[in-house]
Amino acid sequence: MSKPFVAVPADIREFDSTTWHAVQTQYIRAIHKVSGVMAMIVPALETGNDPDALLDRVDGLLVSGSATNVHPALYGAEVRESDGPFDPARDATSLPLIRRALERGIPLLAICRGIQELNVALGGTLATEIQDMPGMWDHRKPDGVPREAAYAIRQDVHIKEGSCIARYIGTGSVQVNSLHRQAISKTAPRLQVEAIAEDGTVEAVSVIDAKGFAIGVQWHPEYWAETDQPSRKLFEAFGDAVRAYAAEKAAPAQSAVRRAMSASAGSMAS
Ligand SMILES: N[C@@H](CCC(=O)NCCCC(=O)O)C(=O)O
Repeated sequence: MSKPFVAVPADIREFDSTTWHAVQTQYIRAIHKVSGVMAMIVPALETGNDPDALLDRVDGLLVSGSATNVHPALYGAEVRESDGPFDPARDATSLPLIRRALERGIPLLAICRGIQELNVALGGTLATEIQDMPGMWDHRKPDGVPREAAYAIRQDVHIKEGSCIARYIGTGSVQVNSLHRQAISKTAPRLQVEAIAEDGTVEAVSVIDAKGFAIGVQWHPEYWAETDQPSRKLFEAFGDAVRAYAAEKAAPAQSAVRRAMSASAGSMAS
């Protein structure tokens, strides 16, 4: 069987005097090197998306992090330019893909902005500038430091007993990185909180009654997926789920081919 594909919705980025559809290389590297499957970057379109046309052709969905924020109008919040930068094309692409992938049982891994999109897609809300709230830590990406320092593993999260993610990374305290200024406020009804930080920030969720692998994390397991064990185990589990989905999807076609070949062999023998 050829390697399965994982769709990764792009961000809209402006540089070199033009507009790009872009995904940071750390996600592509983790998908290829640790999950062991192929990544397919999906253009971010404000209109003209066809989630089923794309999902017919892939075996998983990874929704990545981004410095942009989900537009507040999508979860009924007041729109303040200070809550930007926004990426409406990314929102218009990823939210329908998340909903449809869940309906179809296509494995989903949502990371940082991705867990926030998952929550909004299923009816939840987000809090912004959480570091300014009483008792909350500063979860933001450290400024003015090398990228590896910005993504340094520096925060304890508590993985809940009996959670889905605990099957892959165990329960209790796990060290993760942290690069966000928003977080889940009202958890969507279909989401189960799986991990929290010591200040109460929701750090991981799973989709209740999901047909397949459906996990969101607020941290960035992709960045150290080759060297950090909890990160590696999460991406390995995602790869296993993607391969299982692809095999199940191929099974009817393969059995049809076997039936046709057996019928053809029978007719030749007679
Ligand atoms: N913008 C949201 C989500 C944060 C997020 O995805 N961070 C990734 C940082 C990407 C980078 O700058 O390298 C928030 O701030 O909560």
